[in-house]
Amino acid sequence: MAYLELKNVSKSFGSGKDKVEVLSNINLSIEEGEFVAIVGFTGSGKTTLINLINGLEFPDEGEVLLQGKPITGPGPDRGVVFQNYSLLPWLTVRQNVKLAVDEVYPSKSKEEKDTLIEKYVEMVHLTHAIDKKPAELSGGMRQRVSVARALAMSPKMLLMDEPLSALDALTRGTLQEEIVNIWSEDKKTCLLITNDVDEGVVMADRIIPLNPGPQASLGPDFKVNLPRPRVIAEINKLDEYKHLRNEVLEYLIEVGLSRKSEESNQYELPDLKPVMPGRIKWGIRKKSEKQKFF
Ligand SMILES: Nc1ncnc2c1ncn2[C@@H]1O[C@H](COP(=O)(O)OP(=O)(O)OP(=O)(O)O)[C@@H](O)[C@H]1O
Repeated sequence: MAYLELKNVSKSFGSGKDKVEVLSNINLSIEEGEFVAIVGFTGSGKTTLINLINGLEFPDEGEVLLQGKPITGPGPDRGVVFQNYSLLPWLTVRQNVKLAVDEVYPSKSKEEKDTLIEKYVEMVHLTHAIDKKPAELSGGMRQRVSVARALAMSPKMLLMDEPLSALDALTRGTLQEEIVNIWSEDKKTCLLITNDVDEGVVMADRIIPLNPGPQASLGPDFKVNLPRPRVIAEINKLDEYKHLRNEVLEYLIEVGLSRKSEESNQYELPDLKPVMPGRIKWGIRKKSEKQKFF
């Protein structure tokens, strides 16, 4: 049985002439431990899709099943990392992460909770900033807190809604690496929503395009069979990488153009960057080297 399954899911908002049919006939199946990236056009319904899985929204038609059971609301089995960090500004890093720990482990002692908080703050390399408030942190550091808070709930599944899109390229690369490391060590099931094709190729086992809305549907699966750990400078040279990247890009361009010719809407393509040799080695750089980046 798949860990997460969406069966013929459709979702719209509003009614009458104001009705927006956002998602149409979505079928998605994610196995336990799998890392799936959904690459979508701006406004195509990516957040709506995450909200359906998180249990913040419910489908008009179809079913959203977690381990075979319908999702009835948010739960500790799904940790969410949002694009905008969503940290409480008056609380420190420790206190922000503690909120999640308190919610999921109300009966643990203070010492046990502290150990958990410190473990996850350390995992995202923020021990030195544990008593700082969000205003004293950079964007990348805030996003790390957001990742630590999601992880501290020990969710079986990590849902990430464009978590890195506001970050500069270097911070983004470092955090991509950290998330992949955590995924591979903790054996979580991950769903990443991104508008960056390269991010999907570097991080995921499978890329699925979300076609432009309204009535957005999922495109075909693109399997990422590149070896892990993925070293950008090395995978850039592989024909398989170039081929896969081109296939996804061609698909997105084609589907974007055909939608554009059908309607007057402008569709903004997901991020397409030229292939460049990078310097980041996924999962094999030493901690001391990582510290240089923040
Ligand atoms: N609660 C809501 N009520 C009405 N319309 C909504 C609601 N939530 C989303 N929509 C509409 O659904 C469409 C898809 O929105 P959604 O935020 O899911 O897209 P997205 O792909 O995440 O967007 P972006 O790329 O800008 O982050 C948009 O047209 C939006 O206006």
